Order: sequence, then structure tokens, then C-alpha cells
Amino acid sequence: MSQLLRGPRGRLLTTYQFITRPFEFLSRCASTYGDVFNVPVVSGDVVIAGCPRSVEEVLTAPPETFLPFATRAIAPLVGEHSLLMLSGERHRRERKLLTPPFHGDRMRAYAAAMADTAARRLTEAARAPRAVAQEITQAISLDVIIRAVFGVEEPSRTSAFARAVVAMTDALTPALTFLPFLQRDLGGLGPYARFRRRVDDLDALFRGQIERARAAPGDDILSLMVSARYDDGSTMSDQAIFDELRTLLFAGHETTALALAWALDHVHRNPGVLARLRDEIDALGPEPDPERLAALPYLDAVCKEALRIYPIVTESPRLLAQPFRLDEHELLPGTGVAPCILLVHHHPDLYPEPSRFRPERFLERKFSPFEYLPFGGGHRRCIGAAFAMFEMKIVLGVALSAWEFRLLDERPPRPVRRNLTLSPSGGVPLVVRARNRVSAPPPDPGARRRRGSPSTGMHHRGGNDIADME
Ligand code: HEM
Repeated sequence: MSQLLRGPRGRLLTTYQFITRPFEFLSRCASTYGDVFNVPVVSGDVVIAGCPRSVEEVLTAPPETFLPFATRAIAPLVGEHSLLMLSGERHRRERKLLTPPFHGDRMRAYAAAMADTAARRLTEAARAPRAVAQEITQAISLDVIIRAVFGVEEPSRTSAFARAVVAMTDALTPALTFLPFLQRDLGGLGPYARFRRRVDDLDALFRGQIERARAAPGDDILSLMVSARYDDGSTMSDQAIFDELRTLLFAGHETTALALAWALDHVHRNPGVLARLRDEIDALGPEPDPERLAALPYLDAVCKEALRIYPIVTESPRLLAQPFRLDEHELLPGTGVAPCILLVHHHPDLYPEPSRFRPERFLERKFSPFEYLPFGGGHRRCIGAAFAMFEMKIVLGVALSAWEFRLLDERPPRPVRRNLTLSPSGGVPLVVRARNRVSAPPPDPGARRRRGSPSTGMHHRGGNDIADME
């Protein structure tokens, strides 16, 4: 790292502040040191790019400039074949193979599964005296991945997958993630060996699903992976498929769930937004077609604003493989470089009153990929971005169409780090009730699937003021 770059001192303290109070810490650094500064953390130096110009410099650099960041922490979960672990030509080749299933057009196949899952989980939540938004949305996004990505349809198999996923994630303790020397088998004993057994259990379920997809391919992402070919005509190995399925689970499950929990909270703390959104959704009728929900402009703006104000992933770091010049500073190989999504999304020049939840800003102007980047950018941009936006709009649309929500905490939740993501403290406790609409009862979960999607006819398998917000 360049000696000239300014930033806070003291590795232990900055690591602690960065992890526990990201909003306050980053905002304080930006007002003291400017848009580009160095943060010394225990694993090394991380240079923060906190304005569109510096973000553009990073995201448009040639791919070979960077390696993936912090791979040791996630390696046990995602495996060595994972997109998150690859760089250079191998990364490009793998991404080329995995991108088509996530293309916008393909999303239609997942619309009914997303809507049905949301309706089923909300029906359950409405039976309880109180619920927690984050738990509901976690259950929805896990079910959606199991159906749309893994291609599992039968309820009994869905539960087996859900149990295996929960057992595996429970066995991956933070100590195992952050202290790589604990990642030893010790002859089948200890926490790492237990975690490996849970990974093997899930992979055994994947193996069965791969065989099914080979015998009778569906619309799901696993079926597309099984039939996809690299440029040389070869197909993915089973181990590579296992690793990518765990990668999609890791990258796509909690992120989407948290984004939805935040969105529900914001919408219910802003009565004007709720009223305008309900008007837009209600105009589609009592049981709106999920694809039409996904095309609603105000709903789209609400989801974008939720991802702006609290981006689920606050930075998208890379590791320098070569010397790199950023904002006039010469940076050395081994330095971390992180486009800071959080700081850019709260830049007052771009977003006046940045702490205010105001979806209209996305209807009034367009933002460049370096001004608005909840899904990161460049050659590592989130592969599931279209999938996540589609799911957010459908789940939120179904939820507001047929259910009422009453927030139980008067004070807005604080953004707290949960693993690598930013989650609402307390998870957003609320009461869920069927909406008292004159026109219709809440939808029958499963009805859409029984009759298929009317519109596609496809079958469905699956100096800024950031610190004020704390
Ligand atoms: C609201 C939900 C989501 C958010 C906020 C989010 C955000 C991100 C971000 C910031 C990155 C890093 C990009 C970069 O380094 O420039 C990323 C990467 C990734 N995401 Fe997402 N994501 C979400 C949902 C999903 C979903 C649903 C999937 C798949 C089912 C997914 C799969 C991935 C994968 C595979 C990568 C690694 C891409 C690569 O390294 O080439 N994400 N995501």
C-alpha cells in the first residue's frame, strides 16, 4: 500500500469498529480522510473506494489486476471449484457457463414458485400471535433456492434439503470461518470434521438431484448446469456442480432474505410509500400475476431504494495481484481494494437526504453502475442480481397484496453485521394478518402452480450523514 494514503490507525481497533459499527466507522473515515482512504484490518490493508470515480477505476480495471478476497474464510463452505474462489481465465470460463440460467428471460420460470412460497409462508406467519420478518423471509428465500436452483419439487424432499442446509450452516461456526488453523479434520473428531459430515450429507442430496436432472431435465438452474458445456465441449464435473450449488446457496439465500426484511421495515415506517405501493399493486387485482408484479415501476423503485439505503453487502473487496494506481496512489500487490457500496449509496451529491427512504429518486433519474451498485460490479458483479430483484418484487408484491403487517418495535432497527451481510437488529418483529379486502380472501398457496402461469404457459420447477441512521 502507498505510504501517502491516509486512514485510521490501529489494526485491532479498526477491525473491531469496521465489523461492529460499519455505518459510523465508514462515515467518520470518509469525512476525515476523503473518498479514498486506507483501513488497516487484521488480515492486511484495505483501501476503500468511496466515490463513483474511484469505484469506476476499480471496476473497469483488467480482470487480471485482482484476485478474489478472503478466500480462506469461505473455502470450507463453497469449495475450491466455486466461482467465488476462482480468478483469471478459470473464473471467466465458469462465469460464462453459469450466467445463462440467470438471464432475465429465464426468470419467468421461477415466478410462480416465488409467489406460492411467499403465500404459504405468510399464511403460516399469520397464524402466530407475532412473527419476525427476517425468519419469514429466510424461509421463503431458502424454499425458493431449493425449488428454483436445486429443482426440488416434492414437499418431503424440500424439507430434507432445508434440514440439511440448516444443519450445515449451524455446523459452520464463526470460529471455523475466521480461524483457518481450526479447519483440520483430527481423525473425524472436532467441529471441522462435524461440519465436513454436514457438507457430505448435503452433497449426497445434490447427487440424487443431479441424477434426476440428467434423466428428466426441468427449468431449474441445476438442470441447466448439468447440460451446459464449456467452449471445449466438456461438461461440469459433479464436484464442480456441488461447489457451485453451495455457492449459490451461500451468496443468494441470506442476502435476498435480509433485503426483503429491510424492505418490509422501510415500507411500514413510511405511510406515504405504503399507500402509493398498495395502490399500484391493488390495481392488478386481488391475486396479482407474479410477472406483472415484477414489472411494476414503483415496486421496482421501492426495492432499489431498500438496497440503496442499507446495501446488504457493504463493500465488494478484491485483492491486488499487480501494482495498481488508484486515485493517484500507487498500491502494491497484496493490498485489498474495496469499492464501498455503503459510502457511494449515501453520497449526498448523488442522493440528497441520503438517510431518507424515498423510492421516487429512482423514478426521477438514472444512476450509473458506479453510482448505484448493490450487486457490486465489473467482471465479478453478482450473478444472481436479476434473480434477487425478481424475487424481491414478487415476494413484496404478494405480501402487500394480501397481508397486513404491524411493526412491533417503535424504533427503527439498527444495521448490524451478520457474517458478511448487513442485517436489521432484532430481525424486524411484527404481527402478520390476512388483509381485510372487500374483493377477495388471501390467495390459496399452491393455486398458481396447480393451474400453471397464465401469462407464460410454462411449467414451474422449480461529510455525509450515514451515522445519523444508527
Ligand atoms: C439482494 C440480494 C443480493 C445481493 C445484495 C447480492 C450482492 C452481491 C455482491 C455485492 C456481490 C459481489 C460483487 C462484486 O464483487 O463486485 C455478489 C456476488 C455474487 N452473488 Fe450475489 N447478491 C444477492 C443475491 C444473489 C443471488 C440470489 C444469487 C444466486 C442465486 C447470488 C449469487 C452470487 C454469486 C455466485 C456471486 C459471485 C460472482 C463472482 O464472483 O463472479 N447473489 N452478490
